[in-house]
Amino acid sequence: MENAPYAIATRTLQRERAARKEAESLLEQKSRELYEKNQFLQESELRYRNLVELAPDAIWIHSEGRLTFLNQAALRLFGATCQEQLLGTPAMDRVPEQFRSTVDAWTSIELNKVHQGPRSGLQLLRLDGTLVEVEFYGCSIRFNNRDSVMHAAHDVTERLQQVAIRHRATHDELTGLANRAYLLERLGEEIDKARCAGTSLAVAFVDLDKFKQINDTRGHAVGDELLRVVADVLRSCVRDGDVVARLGGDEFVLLLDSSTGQLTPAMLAERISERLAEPVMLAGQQHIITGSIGLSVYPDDGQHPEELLRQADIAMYHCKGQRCSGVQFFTKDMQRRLDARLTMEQGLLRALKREEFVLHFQPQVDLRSGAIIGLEALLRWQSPDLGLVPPMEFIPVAEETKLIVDIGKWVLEKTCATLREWQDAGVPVVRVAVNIAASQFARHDFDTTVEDALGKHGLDPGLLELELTESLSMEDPKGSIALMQRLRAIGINMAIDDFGTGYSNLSYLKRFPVDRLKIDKSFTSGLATNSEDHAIVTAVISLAHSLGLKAIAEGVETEDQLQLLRAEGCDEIQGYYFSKPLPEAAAREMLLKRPCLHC
Ligand SMILES: Nc1nc2c(ncn2[C@@H]2O[C@@H]3COP(=O)(O)O[C@H]4[C@@H](O)[C@H](n5cnc6c(=O)[nH]c(N)nc65)O[C@@H]4COP(=O)(O)O[C@H]3[C@H]2O)c(=O)[nH]1
Repeated sequence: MENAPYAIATRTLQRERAARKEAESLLEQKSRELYEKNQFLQESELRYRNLVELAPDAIWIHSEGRLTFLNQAALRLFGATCQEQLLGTPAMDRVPEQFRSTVDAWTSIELNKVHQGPRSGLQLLRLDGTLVEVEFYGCSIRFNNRDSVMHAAHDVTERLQQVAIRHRATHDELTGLANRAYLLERLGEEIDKARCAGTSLAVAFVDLDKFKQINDTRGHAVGDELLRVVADVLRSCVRDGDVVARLGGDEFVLLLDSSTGQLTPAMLAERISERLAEPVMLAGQQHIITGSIGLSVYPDDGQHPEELLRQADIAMYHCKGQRCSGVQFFTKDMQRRLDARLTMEQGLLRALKREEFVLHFQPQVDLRSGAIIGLEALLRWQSPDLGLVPPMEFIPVAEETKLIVDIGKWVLEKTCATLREWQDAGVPVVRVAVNIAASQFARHDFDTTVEDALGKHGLDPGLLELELTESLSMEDPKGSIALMQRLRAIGINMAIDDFGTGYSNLSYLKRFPVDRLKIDKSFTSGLATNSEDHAIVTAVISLAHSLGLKAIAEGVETEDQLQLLRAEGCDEIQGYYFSKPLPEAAAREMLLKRPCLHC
């Protein structure tokens, strides 16, 4: 029989041994698990630490307002060379004064919202005091057993610089509106969209009517202010995102697509016209600005950006010329007229090269003696295609394109050459009057051009008279007076042409060193039938005489007109009554025969 106590003790011991073994193995398993977990945690910690350390974005942590951690990117962002420069310093030191309340607010609101999107428009302060543009994130974390805040920031300086460069390249600096390049780019895109959608699109070209006047009289600063005001007005007429551009000067363009709600492009243009006409204050003075608006429409008028823009421009010019209500659609007829003008321009250029111009001469007669005392040289274009073209058909085109400067030079040269030829041939020459266009007279060396032409042919300056129009001499009265004085000093005669049809400031007129006033033929033609014309003719003659000048009436066609002019004391006449303008050979013949008004 087994010793009972011994047996009990043995079993207990065995149980204890087994339990310990089990406990030991459990402990061993637990400790292995713990080790593995620890290992995992350490790896994870290392992984995250590496991730944070190597992250391209700046990451920093602050606890109780002081920096406790910064990654390498944060050191670079703040311009530090080592952690010690920043650790322990107040985190807010890195935020410029003006952003501190914003950062405070974001931090308190969003600490727990880890997945918030970035905040942009923030700048941080580098150690050297310079600013860096960032996108900014924030969240709360536990760090070193303390409640902390982690911030991350992405340097967007370069990106913003790129955006700024692109903006500068595509926008007008003064008004912030799109520029021509951007307008054409967007117009191309909008045309593509409209083509796909089968919709239409309008281009509105806006030009201010009084910009030059305001700029000249009130200075460039006020002119600039006006352009900014107009830019705001135009922006307010369309939706955000619609293209409003300034091409330069006072030229603006809007793209109006067909999705502009209930408003048609014509209605929108009318609205723009009305808003522009509202009074504006510029540097303390009220101004009423009006604009001329030209419209072209895709696809009816054109398919390409440049084409539509040009057509809207043509329509705008047409509107300006017609002094229409302010809005004008492009029409095919405008294009035809423009093409004809272009053909004329090219024709004039050719005419100059191929010597297709000729001069006709119309005599001027002294009313008292009846003798020819002068001739007016009148330009004709002997075109191989168009025949003899009268000046009114081509002089306006020549003036607009400034070709008149070269043509006018030719007229001067040809007049002097003809006078020389006549003199050499023993023809008893008289003074010859030449018409001078505004752009010729505007050139500061005009007197030299005239002197050269006279000098080249060895002519007496007294044989030449220059006919200037009233408006031409009034454009810059002081400059005109100085130029006229130089011409007068050379010994040249001067007359004011078409007197009474333009605007004359009489106090300036008194100072113009001119010899005669030419009464416009529109007054002469009404002399015998219209009492107002009669009154004007009488007034011009008496004004000329009171200024010590001679009066010459042009366009005299009838005996009645002649008698009335004589009765009013007019000095000289010119007109079909005595002779039409004559070709050079006929004019020479006439000078040789010397017909007299009374004979
Ligand atoms: N109905 C009527 N007309 C008469 C009579 N007598 C003369 N005329 C016309 O009246 C115009 C007078 O010249 P303008 O007033 O200087 O007006 C000139 C002048 O402004 C301009 N022009 C002519 N030649 C030149 C030039 O060489 N240079 C410049 N810049 N303009 C010129 O063209 C305008 C028209 O010249 P034209 O056609 O030659 O027309 C001329 C002449 O032929 C008349 O009794 N009845």
